[in-house]
Amino acid sequence: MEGSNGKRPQGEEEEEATAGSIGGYESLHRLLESNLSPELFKEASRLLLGLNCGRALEAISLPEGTTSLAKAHSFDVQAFRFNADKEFLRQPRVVRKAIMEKVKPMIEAAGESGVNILCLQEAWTMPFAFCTREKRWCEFAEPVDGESTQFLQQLAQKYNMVIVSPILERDVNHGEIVWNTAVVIGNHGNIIGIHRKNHIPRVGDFNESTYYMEGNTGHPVFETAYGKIAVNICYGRHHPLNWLAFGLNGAEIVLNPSATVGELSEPMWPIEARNAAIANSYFVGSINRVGTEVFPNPFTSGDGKPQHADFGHFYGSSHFSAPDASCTPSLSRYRNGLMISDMDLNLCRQIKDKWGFRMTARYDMKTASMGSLTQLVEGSDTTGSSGREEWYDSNRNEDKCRKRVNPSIVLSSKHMTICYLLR
Ligand SMILES: NC(=O)NCCC(=O)O
Repeated sequence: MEGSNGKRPQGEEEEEATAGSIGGYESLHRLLESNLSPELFKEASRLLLGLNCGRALEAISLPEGTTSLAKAHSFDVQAFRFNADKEFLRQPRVVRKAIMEKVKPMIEAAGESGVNILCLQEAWTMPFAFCTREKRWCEFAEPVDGESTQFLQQLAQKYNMVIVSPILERDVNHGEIVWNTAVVIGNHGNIIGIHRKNHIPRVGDFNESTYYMEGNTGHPVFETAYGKIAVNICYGRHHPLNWLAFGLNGAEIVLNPSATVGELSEPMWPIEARNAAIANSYFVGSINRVGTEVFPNPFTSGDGKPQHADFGHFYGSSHFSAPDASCTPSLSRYRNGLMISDMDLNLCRQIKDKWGFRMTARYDMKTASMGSLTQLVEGSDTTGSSGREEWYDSNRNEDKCRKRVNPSIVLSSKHMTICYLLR
């Protein structure tokens, strides 16, 4: 790990500080930076991170308040700007957005930096105890308008910031059903809407179906004061059609709050998000938990491994990907972090016009194959058109929750809802 002077700590101090590091470095990017010549590092970065408008991504200098908060609370802070080409008719639509992994001082640091949209990690209010299958952890589930939402509503209002808060939700109005939910809080402190995780993992230690149900909210896109955003919660990132549906519904930024561990998914992490940003012409914010959480009682997972008491290392590495295939470096692999990025949302349409992925997609040809597959595997209707309570604030013109999928792609797939402009 690099200390504040850029040097790695020595001896015992090093061992403790570098658990979860990559050979002692915060991230792959830092490892390369420290070990390659400046010319080679520039070339490696060009290939690994791509170029934005033909140039290396621009780093942003942050206010003193932000950097001193990061120092005082020992979290990694990095900031970059995604540009778009200048247009004749539209002004740049630059949104400042943050990924964060631990709360108040980091939200304050984001606020100090003028962040517009901020997203926390999956189930940020609790240990990621879904490996244990012990029901006691359900205690952390709370209503959409519960304690954590109220806490964030104040901060959203104070900093004029949209906050996406992924929690374990207890649906108190519908038989106390538990969901894995992202609450979208508007910049006035209002609740714009919610999205419930569409796909539940059943892999390795991720025994999450013990705790919550497959979501029933479809693929909503939330029109906030700063842009159209959607939330694709963790394991949903392995499903390309999930990303597609958010894109078809008009998302400009899709956030992927996650909790995943190195042994399982680290090689997939940077690829899936980046591919989704490219394939769907929107920005992706990838947010992962960081550190190792040890539980009181050992557990097994049906994969033949001896019993153990931790999930393994949550590798952090939060970052942003852009529709033009550029991306930021990643935050630390083992320290809390705040990644800030200015993104000109005009880039989304510019890339659509350039590459025409939607126009050339030929969905009609593919839905036939999907139709036969869905007849085989579909069980229940998870489209979300269930008449359940909708969380959105109809009094605010700038905040709308849209659930819509281009009807031309819907044949027999029940996962795709035809449902225009819910508001
Ligand atoms: N939280 C969660 O869905 N984790 C699943 C593991 C993964 O998708 O990498």
